[in-house]
Amino acid sequence: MEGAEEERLVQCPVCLRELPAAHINSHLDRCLQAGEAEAEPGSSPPCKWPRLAAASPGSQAEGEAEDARPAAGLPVFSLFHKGRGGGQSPGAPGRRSGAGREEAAVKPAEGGAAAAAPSGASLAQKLEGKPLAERLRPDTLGDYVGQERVLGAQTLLRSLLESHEIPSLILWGPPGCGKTTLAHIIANSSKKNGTRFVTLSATSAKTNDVRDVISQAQNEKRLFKRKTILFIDEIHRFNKSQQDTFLPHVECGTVTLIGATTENPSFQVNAALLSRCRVIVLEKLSVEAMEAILMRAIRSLGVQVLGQGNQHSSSATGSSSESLEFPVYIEEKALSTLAYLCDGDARTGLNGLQLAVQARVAAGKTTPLNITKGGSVDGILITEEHVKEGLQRSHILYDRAGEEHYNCISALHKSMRGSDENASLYWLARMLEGGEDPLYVARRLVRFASEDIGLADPLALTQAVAAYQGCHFIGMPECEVILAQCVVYFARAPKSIAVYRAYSNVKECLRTHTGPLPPVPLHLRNAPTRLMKNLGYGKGYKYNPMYQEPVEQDYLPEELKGTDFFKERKT
Ligand SMILES: Nc1ncnc2c1ncn2[C@@H]1O[C@H](COP(=O)(O)OP(=O)(O)OP(=O)(O)O)[C@@H](O)[C@H]1O
Ligand SMILES: [Zn+2]
Repeated sequence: MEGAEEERLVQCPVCLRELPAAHINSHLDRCLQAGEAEAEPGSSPPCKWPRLAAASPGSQAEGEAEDARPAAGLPVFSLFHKGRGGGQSPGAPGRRSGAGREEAAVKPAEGGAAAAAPSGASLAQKLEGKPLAERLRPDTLGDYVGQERVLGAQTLLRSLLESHEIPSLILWGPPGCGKTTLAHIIANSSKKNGTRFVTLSATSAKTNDVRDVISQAQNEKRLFKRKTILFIDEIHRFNKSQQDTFLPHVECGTVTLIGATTENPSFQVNAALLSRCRVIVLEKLSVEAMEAILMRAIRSLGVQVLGQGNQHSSSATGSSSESLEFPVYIEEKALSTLAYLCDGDARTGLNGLQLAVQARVAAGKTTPLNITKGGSVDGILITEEHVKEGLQRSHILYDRAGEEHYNCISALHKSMRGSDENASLYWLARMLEGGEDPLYVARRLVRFASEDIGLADPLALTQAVAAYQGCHFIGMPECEVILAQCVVYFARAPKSIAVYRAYSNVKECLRTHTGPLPPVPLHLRNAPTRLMKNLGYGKGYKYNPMYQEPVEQDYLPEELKGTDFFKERKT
């Protein structure tokens, strides 16, 4: 009987691991002090979450485990936010007052001990080769930041992952939120128990590639009892019949499918396939999560963060050859701005940081920095402005389809506007043949229908929306003719920007308004209660259907009386 009790498995409430009941108490003690558990030979592995930092043997640099923790409650964060001044956006001026030089001048770059910042030369070397975002792609859940709603402790997905029971998944989320990274982490952990992991990108893979993967998976399963996980990036780019290819094999368990998509899977993924996958909705990374990711990058590079208390003269001095020997610093404000501006896209954020650092190091200008009580030290400083420039360049350089993508869509837009149907078709084909997402083009057409054709042909909007849906239904290559039809329709259509311009004028009017906005005129207000009626709400309103003749009545606020937004505004 006692033996049976020993065998019974119970779940640790902290790390959700299954353990023999007899060991649960001792495990719990260790689990609650995760660090110790690691040291104990033969003990079950310590919790990776939420105190994952103590247990990330795989992390690269010293002190990295410290950095890799998710945002919540980190000491580094309390520092990070200090200069932010409450809920201000990073664009708003931060505290610059007498916070003083004494107060944490430079934050230690590596787990507590203030290490010297690396010189520009060594940093330049570190940044060569693989992009920073790629190099910092986490290998373990411990380093995966944010997404607590689907991956936090006690979530279904987390316990499935920890028990290595990977169901078929569709990861749906905006660009750079960590879909590929999550698949990569799953791959890493499933390799340990012999599972194969195969990656395909729907942008380049053909149906035959999928067939090959599947027949190999069948062999592996039959001969070696090995499971296969198939990761398909941008699964929405496969049309429905291509998606059908996996269906029977996902169903019978030959392959476990992990698909990643930025598009709503209920439109983009075959319904039968969808019903066999768990859809995991990943969110845009929060500003705090982005800060955690950027901090980790900063620390892996060894760049030091300069708090708001440190004054530095704005003039840059120094010559390029020697300045490479100087240490590199980044303003705290620059980091928080970057975290905010990259809009939850970690790839963009990390690329922006990398470009800013590289550009500054290459420019080799040093700045005297007041970081010690005594005097100033020369260093290469990265400011908010540099980070913004880096971000801008990152948008151009790393855009999925490159700059061409924007050039071609711009050429298409202008050709349609200029009613040149031949040029319009040419630019459309350039994009589609170059692998552009048809839905991206379709979305631009919807915009064009209102911006450039507008009320000159209100049916244009219907055409564009229909074209978008048509592309949804049948995918490439069949959908190309739908887009072609729409593009020619648009090139031939009459054009009117009256509504577009009038609306811009209204926005301009709101933007340039000074003082409080005018109140809604009383006669236009509803008066659902007696009190409101007594206050004059609705008083004097003329209900148009009651009048035979056109009604004389003002609908704009008093001060805007008679404004015509359809006339060109003089600003
Ligand atoms: N949750 C995260 N925690 C830590 N780093 C992350 C996270 N998400 C993204 N990153 C970083 O951003 C980079 C890009 O992320 P990833 O490739 O996972 O994005 P994605 O969601 O697959 O985007 P896309 O749809 O554009 O392919 C990664 O290499 C990694 O460095
Ligand atoms: Zn535990």
